[in-house]
Amino acid sequence: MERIKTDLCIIGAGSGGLSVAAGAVQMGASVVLLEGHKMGGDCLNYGCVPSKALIAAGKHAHAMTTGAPFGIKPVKPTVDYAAAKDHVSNVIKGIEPHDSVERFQGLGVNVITEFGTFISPTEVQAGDKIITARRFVIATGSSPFVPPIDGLDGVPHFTNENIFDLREQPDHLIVIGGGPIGMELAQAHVRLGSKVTVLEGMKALGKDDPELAAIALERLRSEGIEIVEGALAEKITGGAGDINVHTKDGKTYSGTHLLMAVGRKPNVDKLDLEQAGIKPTRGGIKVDASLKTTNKRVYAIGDVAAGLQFTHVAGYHAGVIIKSALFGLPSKAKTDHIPWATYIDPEMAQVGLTEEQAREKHGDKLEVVRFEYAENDRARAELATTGLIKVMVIKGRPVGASIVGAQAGELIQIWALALANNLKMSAIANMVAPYPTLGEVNKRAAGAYFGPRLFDSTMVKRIVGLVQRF
Ligand SMILES: Cc1cc2nc3c(=O)[nH]c(=O)nc-3n(C[C@H](O)[C@H](O)[C@H](O)COP(=O)(O)OP(=O)(O)OC[C@H]3O[C@@H](n4cnc5c(N)ncnc54)[C@H](O)[C@@H]3O)c2cc1C
Ligand SMILES: NC(=O)c1ccc[n+]([C@@H]2O[C@H](COP(=O)([O-])OP(=O)(O)OC[C@H]3O[C@@H](n4cnc5c(N)ncnc54)[C@H](O)[C@@H]3O)[C@@H](O)[C@H]2O)c1
Repeated sequence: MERIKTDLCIIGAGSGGLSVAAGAVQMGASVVLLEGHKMGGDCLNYGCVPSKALIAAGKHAHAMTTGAPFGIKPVKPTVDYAAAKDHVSNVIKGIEPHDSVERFQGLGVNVITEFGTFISPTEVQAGDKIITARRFVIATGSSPFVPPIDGLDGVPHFTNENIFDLREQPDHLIVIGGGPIGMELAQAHVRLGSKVTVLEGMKALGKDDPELAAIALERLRSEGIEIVEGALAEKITGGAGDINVHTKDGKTYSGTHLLMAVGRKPNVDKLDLEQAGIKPTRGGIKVDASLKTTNKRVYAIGDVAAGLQFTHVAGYHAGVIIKSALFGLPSKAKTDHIPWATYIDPEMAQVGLTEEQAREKHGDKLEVVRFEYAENDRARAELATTGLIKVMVIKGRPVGASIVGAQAGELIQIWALALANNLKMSAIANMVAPYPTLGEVNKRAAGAYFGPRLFDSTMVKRIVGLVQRF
């Protein structure tokens, strides 16, 4: 056994682990990075990157069928599904060097391509090496949760870990789970020409504002996706090419291919956390506000840390722990300024509290301002008028924003800035937005907050009258 001593040992080279490694080594720490599978983790190999690449392919196919209102004759695209998958793997290949062993070794990180396992509270074994570190970072991510549904074992099915390798176009894809993974991949497939049925046990897009989700779901249905809510999959029968999903309400849905998208489970199996004195919970590893586990030498970040599961959260966590582990400074992770977006069309995006959450927390003090895309000139020009922004305001400051509509993921960023910096609504209203941009919906939402205060106020009218007289 080779023994290695280091300042920081990071377990897992996905979005979180790579961010810590790159930051820490460039600030002078000695860093060991362990990766037992693919550098880049879920986001690069099985998550954000391939899903967004497939969505982009679907978007092109869709544009070919929807040009009539612009005067462009619609054509039914000839889709080469395998070639679309080539596009997906080319995009991954293009990003891979950025996350590669070579790049990180070039930065000075000692990359060990083995799984790490705790053998004591201060030591991790990776292959034939034992690493002792001043601090450990668990950044092992999550994997698709495949529930113990009766019959599922005996029927071929996909998860996000192998659907991007599928090269034969599904005739009829059944997706179990109507969360972001299910809905993004459902729309990509329907646009590429597959028939798609989504079976959702509760409410599709259930983590988003229901009013906004309803707008998105209407569009998804209008594109031909069959979305069945309250359809809890209980039993699976059939075989390759002929799969039947039986739901709790006694119905049966049949298709040729099956995608499971019912949530995630934390990657803790290989860590032997007991040796480190850490107890995992069902959702992942419990951490305090500074992202430390019950073993104070060990941090947990990203998907494994029982919280929001997004690449940008893993990256944010990295910054939080670098401050604490390298500089010994107090550093806490917050969640109330974290945005997220779901890349269906129309896009959905959220930061801070939804209307329901804000009402629960602030009661009557809450003001909700709204602005419809239909009132935005650029949206009219682009025929992208399906959309709505809602901003939740308490005493002149936004505490949440929800957007459904074109480019919602881009538009939410100004509200993410506002929430992160505790800005007032006046900061948004004072901004001059270029015309005509979709971004004007943000300013108009702020305008909707100040409008009644300016235009419906007898006091304002009295002052204006007085000033004009003198
Ligand atoms: C289909 C899909 C689409 C998504 N789209 C988006 C999106 O658009 N935007 C977004 O923000 N998020 C998206 N996500 C979520 C995003 O992928 C994750 O939040 C992100 O990858 C989490 O990063 P992480 O570093 O915590 O874990 P990961 O990226 O999963 O990395 C963990 C790494 O640890 C390694 N590992 C595990 N155990 C060990 C061990 N014992 N020793 C050594 N290595 C180990 C794994 O092999 C893996 O490489 C998507 C996820 C999926 C599945
Ligand atoms: N755009 C993005 O940022 C993006 C995209 C994809 C995934 N992600 C991340 O990945 C995480 C996981 O996504 P997900 O969609 O797998 O999980 P999810 O938990 O968000 O949704 C899973 C859905 O499956 C349903 N379900 C569970 N069991 C079922 C059953 N037996 N029958 C029918 N429905 C059932 C649940 O009710 C739920 O609505 C997300 O929470 C998100 O953090 C992010």
